[in-house]
Amino acid sequence: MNKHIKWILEQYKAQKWFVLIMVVLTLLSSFVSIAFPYVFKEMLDLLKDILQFPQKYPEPMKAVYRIIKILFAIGLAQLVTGLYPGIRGWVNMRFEHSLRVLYFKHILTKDFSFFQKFRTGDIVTRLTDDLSDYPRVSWFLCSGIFRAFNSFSMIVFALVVMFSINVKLTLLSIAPLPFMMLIFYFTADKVYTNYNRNQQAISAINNQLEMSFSGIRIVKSFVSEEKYNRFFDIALAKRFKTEMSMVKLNAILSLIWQYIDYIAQIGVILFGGYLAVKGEITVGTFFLFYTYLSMMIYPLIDLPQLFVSGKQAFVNIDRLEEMKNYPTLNDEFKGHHKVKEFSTLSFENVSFQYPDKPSPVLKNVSFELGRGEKMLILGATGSGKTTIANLILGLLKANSGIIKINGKPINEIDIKSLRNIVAYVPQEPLLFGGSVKDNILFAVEQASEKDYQIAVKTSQLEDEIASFPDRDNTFVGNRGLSVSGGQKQRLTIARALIKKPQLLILDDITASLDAENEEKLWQALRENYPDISAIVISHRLSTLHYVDSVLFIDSQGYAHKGSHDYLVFNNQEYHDFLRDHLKQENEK
Ligand SMILES: Nc1ncnc2c1ncn2[C@@H]1O[C@H](COP(=O)(O)OP(=O)(O)OP(=O)(O)O)[C@@H](O)[C@H]1O
Repeated sequence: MNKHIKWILEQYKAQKWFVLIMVVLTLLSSFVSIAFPYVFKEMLDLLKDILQFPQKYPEPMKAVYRIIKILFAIGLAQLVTGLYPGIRGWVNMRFEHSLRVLYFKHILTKDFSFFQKFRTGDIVTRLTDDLSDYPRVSWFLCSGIFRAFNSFSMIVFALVVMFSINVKLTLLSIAPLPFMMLIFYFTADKVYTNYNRNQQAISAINNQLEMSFSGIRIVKSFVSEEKYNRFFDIALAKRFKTEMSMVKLNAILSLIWQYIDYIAQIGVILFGGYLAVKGEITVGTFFLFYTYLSMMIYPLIDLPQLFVSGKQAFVNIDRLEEMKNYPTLNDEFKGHHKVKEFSTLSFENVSFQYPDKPSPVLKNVSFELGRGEKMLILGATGSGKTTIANLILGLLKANSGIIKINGKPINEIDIKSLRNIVAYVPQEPLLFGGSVKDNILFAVEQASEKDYQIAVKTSQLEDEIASFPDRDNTFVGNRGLSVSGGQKQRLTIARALIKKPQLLILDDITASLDAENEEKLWQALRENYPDISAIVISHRLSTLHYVDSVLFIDSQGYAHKGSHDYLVFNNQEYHDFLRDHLKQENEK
């Protein structure tokens, strides 16, 4: 089965009751629309008959009343189907909502490589623009398809009636259909390509906007406003071009449909009129054909147009599915073993290479971290320290070697249970829109006031929060713009600690703490979280005072673990690294 049809059927299955209601309402609406002129025709013919042959109708008003009653019933039914377009709009919105939730859920399961491939603006475009309004996919799923179904069923009902009355006149009425299909067949690919280009241009604009506004401080500090204006102009010009080529093609196509149909209408008027004059059809029948044809103009134009919007919706479906099907590491971490208590972490000959890099970052890395142990990872910039943290969290997967938690290979472990006992403080702290407290409590369903206060105190935030205008109810802005870089990072430390993690990973938090605060942090950590194991990535040598061991990554990507004293005396590169580092620190 065609992949788009399969996709549509899946969505219908998920909303089966609404789809069923739509089918019933559509058929009812088509039936009523077609029945009304038919009853009218019957009335015309009856009136003509009564006038021509009064002797056949001893009580003529009885027959007229019967028809008027039927007309009333159909009129009432038309009231119900009057609501039909509104109900279609409502079901469109249901599809839009459920699809957005569905794809958002999938995106949350993705890893780094996904976010490297899809820029934020692009993802936002796919989740918003691709999903809503005419002729996007959720519109197509209900209004698009059911309008086509409505048009189609009206045409079928009308044809059944027309064929049963006069075959020749009916054939003349539907003569334009094959031409329309042929034109659609030859233009479908062009429609798809144009529309795809346009959606890509919209994504490019949104990426541009996201980059400019999220990096507004950098834009301003480098006085790059003009440059960004130029970039934006270029992106807009591209969209204008793609949009125009779509508009042009759509305008030409709808003009063609209209002309084909007008010609058919003229043909029916001439031929139908001729048959009526000759007496081969009644006046009622001529009225019926003429009414049906003018009723069918819209569905006849609409049907091929809906094929066009279908092609466009298929682009949206492909763009959404491309995100959903992008491979994620979670597909590879499917273990079921749940970790509750952390006892050991070990790397056994682990090597890792980023796909787009010529050589591995880490080579045969082996080390073990025990419960309660605090280990500092040292190494030059870009030596692979953050990569180790990402491997532990299952955000990256080793190319060779085994990572074990409590002696179990990481791919046998339920990765969520592992992430529940580990807390990671990233190098680049990210705050969400909300209060200080919201941000700290982000990682937990609920926490006691005592745990909250301990996390705040340990992160050395207590005094600062007390100085905020609304204390911990102070709003920190969408990306935490109203707090300093250091405060931001300490907030993310508190967010990590409130989880009461058993393994804490601090990735280069030196920017947020001066030497005095760093000492206080370690002291508080030992007091308040005595059993916690920690991996600290740091460029500051003073951190050596607070840890039990060091993992040094050398310039070749090999790792060496030991106490600081051991490494100083047994590893020349470590010795030289510290010496150079100390020199740099003293020069600052
Ligand atoms: N997603 C990625 N794709 C490709 N290469 C990457 C990716 N992330 C990191 N790298 C590269 O891998 C190497 C190690 O990066 P990593 O961030 O682990 O280093 P680091 O030791 O933490 O650096 P720093 O001290 O600057 O924080 C670097 O050369 C970096 O450019």
